[in-house]
Amino acid sequence: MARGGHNSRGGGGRGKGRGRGGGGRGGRGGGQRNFQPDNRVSFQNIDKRNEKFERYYNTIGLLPDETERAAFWAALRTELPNSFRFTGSKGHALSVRENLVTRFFPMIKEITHEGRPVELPTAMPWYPEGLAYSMTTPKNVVRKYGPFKEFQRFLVSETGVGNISRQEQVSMIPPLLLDVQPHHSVLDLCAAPGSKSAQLIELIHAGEEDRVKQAIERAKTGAPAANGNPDLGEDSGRATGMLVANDVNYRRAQMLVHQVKRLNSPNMIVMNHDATMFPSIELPAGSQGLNKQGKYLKFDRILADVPCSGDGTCRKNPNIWKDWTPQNGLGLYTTQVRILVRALQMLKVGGRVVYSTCSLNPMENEAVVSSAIERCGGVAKVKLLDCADQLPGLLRKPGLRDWSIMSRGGQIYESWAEAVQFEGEDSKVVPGMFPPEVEEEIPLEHCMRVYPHQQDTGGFFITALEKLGDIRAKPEPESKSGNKNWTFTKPEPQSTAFTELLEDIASGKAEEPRTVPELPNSDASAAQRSNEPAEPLETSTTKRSAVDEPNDELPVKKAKLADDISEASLEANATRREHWPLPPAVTDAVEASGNVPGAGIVGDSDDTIASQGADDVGAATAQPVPPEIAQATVTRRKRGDESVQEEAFKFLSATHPDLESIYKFYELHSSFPRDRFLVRNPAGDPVKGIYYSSQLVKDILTTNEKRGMKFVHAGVKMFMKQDAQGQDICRWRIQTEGLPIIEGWVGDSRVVRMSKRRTLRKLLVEMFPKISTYKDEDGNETGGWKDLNEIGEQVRDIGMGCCVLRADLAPEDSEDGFREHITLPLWRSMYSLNLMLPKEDRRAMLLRLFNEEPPLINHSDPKQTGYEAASKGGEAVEKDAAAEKEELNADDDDDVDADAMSLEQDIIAIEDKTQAARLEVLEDEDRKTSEAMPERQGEGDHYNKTI
Ligand SMILES: C[S@@+](CC[C@H](N)C(=O)[O-])C[C@H]1O[C@@H](n2cnc3c(N)ncnc32)[C@H](O)[C@@H]1O
Repeated sequence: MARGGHNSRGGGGRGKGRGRGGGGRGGRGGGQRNFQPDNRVSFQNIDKRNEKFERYYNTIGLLPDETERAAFWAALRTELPNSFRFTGSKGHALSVRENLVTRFFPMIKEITHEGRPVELPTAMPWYPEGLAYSMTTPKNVVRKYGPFKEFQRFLVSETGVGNISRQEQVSMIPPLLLDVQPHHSVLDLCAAPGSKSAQLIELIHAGEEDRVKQAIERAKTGAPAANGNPDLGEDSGRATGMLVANDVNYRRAQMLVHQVKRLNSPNMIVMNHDATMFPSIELPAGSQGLNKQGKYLKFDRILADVPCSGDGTCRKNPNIWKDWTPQNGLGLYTTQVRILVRALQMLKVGGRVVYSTCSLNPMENEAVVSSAIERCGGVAKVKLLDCADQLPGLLRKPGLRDWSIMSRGGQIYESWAEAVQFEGEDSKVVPGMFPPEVEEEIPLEHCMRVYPHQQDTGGFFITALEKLGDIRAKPEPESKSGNKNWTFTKPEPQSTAFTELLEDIASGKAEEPRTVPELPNSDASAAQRSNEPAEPLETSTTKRSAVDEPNDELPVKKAKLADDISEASLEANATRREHWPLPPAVTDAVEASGNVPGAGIVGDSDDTIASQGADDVGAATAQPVPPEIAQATVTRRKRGDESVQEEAFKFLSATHPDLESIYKFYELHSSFPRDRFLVRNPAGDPVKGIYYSSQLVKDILTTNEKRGMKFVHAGVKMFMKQDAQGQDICRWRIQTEGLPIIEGWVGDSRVVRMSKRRTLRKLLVEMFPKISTYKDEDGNETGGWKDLNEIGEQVRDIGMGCCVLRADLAPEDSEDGFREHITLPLWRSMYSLNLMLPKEDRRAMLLRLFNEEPPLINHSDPKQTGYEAASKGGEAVEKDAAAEKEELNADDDDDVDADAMSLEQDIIAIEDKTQAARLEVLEDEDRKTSEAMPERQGEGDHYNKTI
């Protein structure tokens, strides 16, 4: 990400929720050895044969050449190699990569394993800037084989702090084909656990670092831009785009939050909806990306990385061999088509959807793509993009134009005509599962198939679709994905009568119908689609127009129209779970608890209030909360075993006194937007944390506050309340997560400039180094700030409170200078100084920047003063200890504060670890939840696997 965001990471400079350890399968979690199953033994022992799996893929001509087909099966039976990519802004990623090459390549070159020299990691030729690597040595060997110990520690540490993402090669492809620009509104419909969302966010922020730097310079000096343009550029160089990352499964959505939160992007929202019925997002007039009627957001880019059978992942999930059945693909087809159709509906004309699966089954791939195109009006409306010239160096095969299908019983059908003879009424087989008619002219060869033997990866399917014009998706029972009597007829230009009526209503020319007009052959009901039990309608405070989505948004409405639902019930539906269904297990729990999921935010807030029940709301905020607010926005609901707090995201007024004091203390430049700060409690008071979001995220959160959207996460923590002595100290310290966003706008009076690496090393190793000096035997002032090199005088003179420690970049030939931009928060108290970093992040940074793991010294801990003293020796020892003791006594309050801060940072680190562990458990529990979903019954966990 090109925000300074990752700069401060420099090996650890971030705060809570940064996924230290990451947790979970799928290569996310550094340092989670305790939780990662060792499947090496099981991989070797597992029986890698499956008659139907092999027969089907051999029959359909997946790979016509026999030798190649043999190579394909052989590759599928071997363990997946290691792969990873460097994350963050380009500059930062390149610097971490340099570390790999200069420090670890020489080491790896010397290693032999099983009698053979191991191969060095190689850069994937098709990945931009050479920032992704793969190595033939499997993960388990790297993890366990002694000579790899240091390299493994590097990978774990860098993954833990978010500098490296251990992601499967092929999983990196879909975001790259989206061609994301910094101003794009991007939707990731099936996003958990979030490896592709992370890539998308990085793409949105690409180049931001330099743009913002220039804007700051212009703002501070008043100089015009290089092109003579005096303004600060669009939003002062910041990306104006946004990512909405969504997942239907609440627990997985929480994993997603854990994963993407570490990216510290203010341009991101995490949501929790069923993608087949993803609700339209309302925007205020004048916002970017509005639809024609100027009401709803249309996305520039959408990723539909849909739930799939995952048979391309069997090198990593060997149980696929045992579990593969033809009904896996047959059962997922309908959901996959609905997700892709919904994606096309929510897309701007001219926008792009990338559809991907980690399955090789044409049922989940080409059949889905051609069925969705058919439903959306054919090739006149949706174009399959030819991406052959994209990602040069990536070996791939064209999409299939012809295939047969395997029925539940293992029967292979060449055509729909053949299938109808043998399949019963209740069969899931539909015409859309077969290759499209020639007249449909769908160039399926433009799809991309990546096979395991081509470059030693997993298997993947990817295709990019462009929306050519407004679409009105056919009701499912009229389309080949839902109508067993379907035959191809050339699409007629769509009737405009109904569309015009909708437009008239939207513009106020016509009244809203009292009863909703019947549409012919409307879609299956939302409840049917989701296999949700029908529920009684609830009264809602949220009024939603009966004509809420003109033109190509109809299917959401049709679902209700089909059930002959009245206008009143349409309104009610806007906030009901029928519209955005929960898995039945969850629904049951909700019903049992008597609470209804509705308006509000499903929180990951860490404001004090978040840890309390609704009854405690008033007590946790500075002022009593009006009961109606508490009622409307804070509902406790149960999801499975978890209690979930719902709350509001409340934006502070630009003139809020706390913001006034913050701007004054940090001398924040007036160009830094003042109206994008929010808090996470219903009263809207800054209690513990103040967050920051982009303008578009703000527009979405505020406009949709009462529309029943399930927002799970948004905003980057910018300031934390800090108790401090002294009148002039700002009670809000800058939080590590938010620092990269704001640091450039902080006035010089709160900045400490550092130019020597050894100074940083000292601050990382030593907690609370003293500023005050003492007199040596000869009466010379010594110790304290004088030991702090080039920052000594600056920290001596700076006022107490939070400040920014900024590293100046040094010339290439400098021995002790910085080559990368590093910014960290520093706290100046009366007698000492402290980097606001948890110990774990200090250690990670020491390892990365200095290749060292020294013990940390805490100067505020009397027990440890002996450590430093011992290293000095002689008479000075006693004097140091005496001075230390004296100062500690004199500075009791100060050290208590400082100690509390350090403690808090460590607690945060522990919380992160606990969270990672919890997510591991959740991931396992998630299997149970997904198995409980009728739509996915019998499919097992691997349907939701990512790679
Ligand atoms: C293949 S995984 C996505 C992996 C993800 N894109 C990544 O790169 O980390 C599929 C995800 O889709 C979610 N999912 C399944 N059905 C869904 C639906 N109807 N709407 C939204 N998400 C759904 C699953 O919970 C699962 O997390």
